[in-house]
Amino acid sequence: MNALMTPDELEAALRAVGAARYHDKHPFHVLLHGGKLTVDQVRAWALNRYYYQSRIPLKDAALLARLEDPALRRAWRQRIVDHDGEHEGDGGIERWLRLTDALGFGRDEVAAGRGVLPATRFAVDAYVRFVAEKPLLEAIASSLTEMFAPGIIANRVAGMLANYDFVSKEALAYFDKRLTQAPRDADFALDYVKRNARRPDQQQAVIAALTFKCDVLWAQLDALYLAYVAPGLPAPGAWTP
Ligand SMILES: O=C(O)c1cc(C(=O)O)c2c(n1)C(=O)C(=O)c1cc(C(=O)O)[nH]c1-2
Repeated sequence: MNALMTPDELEAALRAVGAARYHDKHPFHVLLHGGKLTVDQVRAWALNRYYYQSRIPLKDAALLARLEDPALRRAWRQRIVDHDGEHEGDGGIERWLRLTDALGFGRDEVAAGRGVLPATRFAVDAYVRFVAEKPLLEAIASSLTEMFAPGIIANRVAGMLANYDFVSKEALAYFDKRLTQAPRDADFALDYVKRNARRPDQQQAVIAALTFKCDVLWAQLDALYLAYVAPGLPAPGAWTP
């Protein structure tokens, strides 16, 4: 049987999951950030990653629908506002579309998910389902990859601006906002998890939830690597340069 951890020991265990499994270690990200990808490989990443972005508000709405505490709802609903904006032309989804605009995609094809790899869909849809169906504590814990996001984002923006002449600071504006949003969201979720995972089985379940979420992110990059970097194996219907 696993021993009960103190909240700080639990946080250390969660951070260890990120240190071992977060997607900053994936070969695709190493290439992306190191300026080693072609413009078409960066396009494939931005197109597929839009599908993840587009499902995040659905995931957060599913979670919100299960929260009975008004204070928790108030905090969590900000995530949906951040992605959708308060009005048209605002919000994270719009800012992601500016990146796909800059890379030459039409908004309709991006929004329709045309050319997205099957594994992207499977991984992202599994995340939405996990959050809709698992106990609330695990659903909240699965967002904790955001603890590790600011480091990778800072790295990514610096690496991409230094190495790709087809990427501008404006096109990467999405990430500027995430540098403040992700730590705020992660602090809130981490505090919730540390206060509510009070039994060993709950603590193991939140560690497993974070591991699952790291796998969701990793699988998306595996799919990109296989289709666009390694042997060049895009799936039927996938976007081809
Ligand atoms: O660029 C990244 O590497 C990265 C990672 C993650 C993450 O760790 O899940 C998110 C995001 N970005 C992101 O932009 C985002 O909106 C987001 C929401 C969530 C979530 O699980 O609720 N993760 C992430």
